[in-house]
Amino acid sequence: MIVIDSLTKVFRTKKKQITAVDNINLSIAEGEIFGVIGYSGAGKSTFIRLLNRLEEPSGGSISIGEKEITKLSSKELRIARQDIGMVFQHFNLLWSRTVRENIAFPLEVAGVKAEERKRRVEELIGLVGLAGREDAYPSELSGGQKQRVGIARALANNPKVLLCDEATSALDPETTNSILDLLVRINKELGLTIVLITHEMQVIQKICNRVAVMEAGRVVELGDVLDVFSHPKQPITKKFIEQALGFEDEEDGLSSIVDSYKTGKVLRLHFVGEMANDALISRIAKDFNVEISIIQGKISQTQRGAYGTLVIHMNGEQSEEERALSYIKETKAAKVEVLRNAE
Ligand SMILES: Nc1ncnc2c1ncn2[C@@H]1O[C@H](COP(=O)(O)OP(=O)(O)OP(=O)(O)O)[C@@H](O)[C@H]1O
Repeated sequence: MIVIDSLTKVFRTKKKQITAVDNINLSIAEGEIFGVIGYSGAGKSTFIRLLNRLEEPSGGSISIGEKEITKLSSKELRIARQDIGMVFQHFNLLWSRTVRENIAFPLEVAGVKAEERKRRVEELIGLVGLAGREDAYPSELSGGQKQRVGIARALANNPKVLLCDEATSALDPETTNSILDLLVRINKELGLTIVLITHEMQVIQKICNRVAVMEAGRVVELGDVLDVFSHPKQPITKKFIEQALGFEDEEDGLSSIVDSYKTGKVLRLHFVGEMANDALISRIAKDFNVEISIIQGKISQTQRGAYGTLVIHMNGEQSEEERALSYIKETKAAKVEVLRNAE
């Protein structure tokens, strides 16, 4: 759906020049939810704004569907943009217009007739869950409701691609979740391709299929979300994952807990994808004469399955513990690490 080739953007100011986007090459498939993550200044906003030419590239090309966006005249671009909806962090609503009138606005611009416009607006209001708020003004809405208007407006002309520029960054965690659920639903129901930028790994984890990690204008890591989460390569990616899972804090307390066990084994189990759904713990407890207690655990869901770790204490006869350990290794239900092996 989207092919990006050698995309570069250089800002030139009087004093210096900044390469905000530095030779990015990417292909994004139809129907995919693709996330770009990076810290402030990494070039994410510039990147997403280049996709619909809110920013003009300094070099490289972008194709969306059949169209090479970077070659279009300004008139052609205006038409092509109807296929590319955009959702903004600060909503960008028209404050003197009601919800209904805000959603109708892009339809008016596209020259849609009044009757069809009315029908489409009602349909969109239902789709984004704003029934009952049609006549409210933006100032009367919560942040989540404002973003629902922003999403409805972006979808008005049936775009093929939806660009989300930090769409949930101004929202509290609960509202963020409801907006992310809405994005997943419209992705599935409408088959829409979604490209989003964020600085929050939780957003990537919850809804994206693939992720690109950006640093200093470059894509430094790219892959399936579950693969990147389970085998991050770059230090920056590891930092983002720690931020999402909160590992750092937990490691602190863990070593003293592990040391406090004077018998049995302390194991760390790493689950990925399908494996995490296995009822491994209950099977060990049932089939082996060992007692299991869970010390610490963190299992997270992504769009392609779960991943995470579980730290357990296993206590029993030495030989029975060894049998259970071999069993875990053989089933490949989880990768296992022995943190403590006490007699
Ligand atoms: N119009 C501009 N003129 C000059 N420099 C710019 C302009 N827009 C962005 N930059 C610079 O380009 C770099 C990337 O900025 P960009 O806003 O794309 O990053 P970001 O990852 O989206 O960060 P943030 O989340 O803080 O917006 C920064 O160094 C920024 O200062």
